[in-house]
Formats: sequence, structure tokens, C-alpha cells
Amino acid sequence: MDYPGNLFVVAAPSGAGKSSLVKALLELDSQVQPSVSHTTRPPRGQEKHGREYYFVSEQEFDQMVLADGFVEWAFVHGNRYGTSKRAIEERIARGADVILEIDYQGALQIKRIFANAVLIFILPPSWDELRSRLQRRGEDSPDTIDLRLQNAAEEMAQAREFDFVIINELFERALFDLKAIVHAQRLKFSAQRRARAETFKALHIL
Ligand SMILES: Nc1ncnc2c1ncn2[C@@H]1O[C@H](COP(=O)(O)OP(=O)(O)OP(=O)(O)O)[C@@H](O)[C@H]1O
Ligand SMILES: Nc1nc2c(ncn2[C@@H]2O[C@H](COP(=O)(O)O)[C@@H](O)[C@H]2O)c(=O)[nH]1
Repeated sequence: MDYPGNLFVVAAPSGAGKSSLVKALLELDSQVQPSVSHTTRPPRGQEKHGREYYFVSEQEFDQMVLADGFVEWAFVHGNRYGTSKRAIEERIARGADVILEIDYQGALQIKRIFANAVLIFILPPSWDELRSRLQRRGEDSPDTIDLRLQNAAEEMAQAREFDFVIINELFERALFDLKAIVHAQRLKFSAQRRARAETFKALHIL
């Protein structure tokens, strides 16, 4: 199905900086809208229901799965996370660009459903820096940080499945790359849609 809006998917190991980059992109590019996921993980820090996530119980998550309410969902670091159909379908059908911050399993599910989705993977510059970013963020227990670092190796091995890879060493440089990818892909898809519409019109006249 071809929608007038575009879908961008950003994945990364925990602590690589994807939320910070997406947040900065949203401030610079008003055409892009965030998607709020559902999760069974408890809120951390200043997180608010409906802003960072919809925080739901295991039972509520099960009900949404049974009702076919998710476009994708996955187990990540011991909790479940999912993107609701409502979070994206209506908006891309209206022509908005939507950006998802999800893990690689979800990203690959999205690509199977939306072949034009643009998959972007964010890598940290090193293991040491990844660990210190998680520690400096100060929102996870040492056990949670260890679990997230253990999972990072498997996650990073998936980078090759993505359309673009950005190394987030200098924040401003990585943000520039993310902005450039979004802009270039948007132009590419809109040129393709125009060409298809003109071909369709020409065939109709003949
Ligand atoms: N280029 C950078 N240089 C230094 N610190 C950074 C950089 N990018 C992000 N950070 C910091 O690293 C920490 C982790 O970033 P962030 O929360 O954005 O990661 P994340 O990939 O979204 O993690 P998670 O998946 O756990 O939510 C934050 O404290 C953020 O301010
Ligand atoms: N497959 C999905 N993964 C998601 C979704 N929302 C977030 N995530 C990913 O989970 C981890 C952990 O996030 P955290 O907020 O607990 O640090 C991270 O990789 C997120 O990108 C989703 O809807 N689907």
C-alpha cells in the first residue's frame, strides 16, 4: 500500500542516543511527527503516560495484541513494546511523516509491512562510551545497564539490515546526518509519487 506520508524508523542499542537525536530532529523539522508506543515497562524518571509511552499492564497489552491493535510489537530487555496501528496509519494516510523509535525486531516487522519505510540505525562510537552514556543518564539500575549492554551486541549485528547507519559520536554531526537522510528520502519519495501520478494520468488520456 502506498501512502502519501513517509515512515522513518530509528533503532539503536540502549544508550546510543536515538531518543536525543529524534527529539532534536522534531524541533528542527515540523513535518515529522513522533509515534507514542505502548509498553509494559514501568515509567522511569520524569516519563509521563501518553508522552514518552502509554504505560500499560501485561493484560492490557495482551488485549491489544488479540484485537490486532499493533502494527508491530516485540520483547525488548524483558518488557513488551509495540506501535499501535492508530499511532501511524491514519497519519501517513493523511500525508504526515511519522518517525518511530523502536528496536530492530520492530523495525524489521515494519519494513515487511511498509516496504518504503526508511530504516536508520544509530551506533555509539565505542563500547566504553555506550556504557558511560547509560551510567551518566542515571535512570537505570546497574543490573538494567548490564542487561542492556549484553543485548547491545545482538542489536548492533542487525545494523546491516538497515538502509542507513549513523555513528553518534559528535551529537551535532549525527543530527546533521539524520536530518539530511530524512530530507533526501522525503524528496525522493515525493518525486516518485509525482512520476507515478503523471504516468497514470498519461495512460488515462491514451
Ligand atoms: N553524541 C552524544 N555524546 C554524548 N552524550 C550523548 C550523545 N548522544 C546522546 N547522549 C547522551 O547519552 C544518554 C543516552 O541517550 P538517549 O537516552 O537518547 O539514548 P537511547 O538510545 O534513546 O536509549 P534508550 O533506548 O535506552 O531509550 C543521554 O544521557 C544523552 O544525553
Ligand atoms: N519493537 C518496539 N520497540 C520499541 C518500541 N518502543 C520502544 N522500543 C524500544 O525498546 C527499547 C527500550 O526502550 P526504553 O524506553 O525502555 O529505553 C529501545 O530500543 C526502544 O527503541 C516499540 O513500539 N516497538
